[in-house]
Amino acid sequence: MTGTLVLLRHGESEWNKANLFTGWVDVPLSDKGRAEATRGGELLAEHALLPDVLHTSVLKRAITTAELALAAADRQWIPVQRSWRLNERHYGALQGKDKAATLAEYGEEQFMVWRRSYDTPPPPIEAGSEFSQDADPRYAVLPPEVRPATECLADVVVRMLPYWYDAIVPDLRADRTVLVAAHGNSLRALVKHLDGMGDQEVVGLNIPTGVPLRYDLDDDLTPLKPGGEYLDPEAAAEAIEAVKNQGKK
Ligand SMILES: O=C(O)[C@@H](CO)OP(=O)(O)O
Repeated sequence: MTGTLVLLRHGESEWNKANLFTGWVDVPLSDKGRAEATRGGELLAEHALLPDVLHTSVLKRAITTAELALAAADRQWIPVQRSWRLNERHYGALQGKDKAATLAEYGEEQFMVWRRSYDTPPPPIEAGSEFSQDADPRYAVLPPEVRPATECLADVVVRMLPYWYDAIVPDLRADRTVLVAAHGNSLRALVKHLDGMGDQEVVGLNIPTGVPLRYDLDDDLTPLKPGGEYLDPEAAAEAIEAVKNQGKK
């Protein structure tokens, strides 16, 4: 067996609360999201699942979630690496748009294709527009052909996997407990890969905010228990329903 992997989606963000498509827009956690992150850290401590190393995206909702969770578990001192490859899926022209208004305008079928289909990206974001990241210094080192203007989940799998194999797997092979603090759709991409889910199967997968998901992996990186284990299954089930129903209220 290799080390233990703990996946943590950030707590509720201000834009989750406001029901807006977020993607690469760097929004902060809501008060509820901060509480969820702290609770996530308490769960880690209660289960004696203490991370040795942290990997996050470069977005503050994941960074702050990890900080609050690690503070609650008294593990703020562990080493950290961050990568844009763990970012949320780029939501293209939908970034900043209201989910309920988008659902009303385009209908449920199109809305769900954009939210959950494996290989249909939303329309690309216009360069220089209000919610594009063109001028964001954190991406300045990336060559233009790597910087997305929109992404489907298949694109996220392709850009996330090099980081998984090059940065996260070596920590697992060194028998560390590895915390990955990231996003609904980047974690869907990782879970799809870990569990060998099909392109259709992943459509129904939703990741709850703030509830740690534990995976113990075999030597060939296959989960010992498919789907892993949420440290608080009840809270996870409730939060999964909330994610599913976004846009409908
Ligand atoms: O808006 C987003 O970036 C994501 C995650 O919050 O939303 P969805 O669950 O609709 O993919």
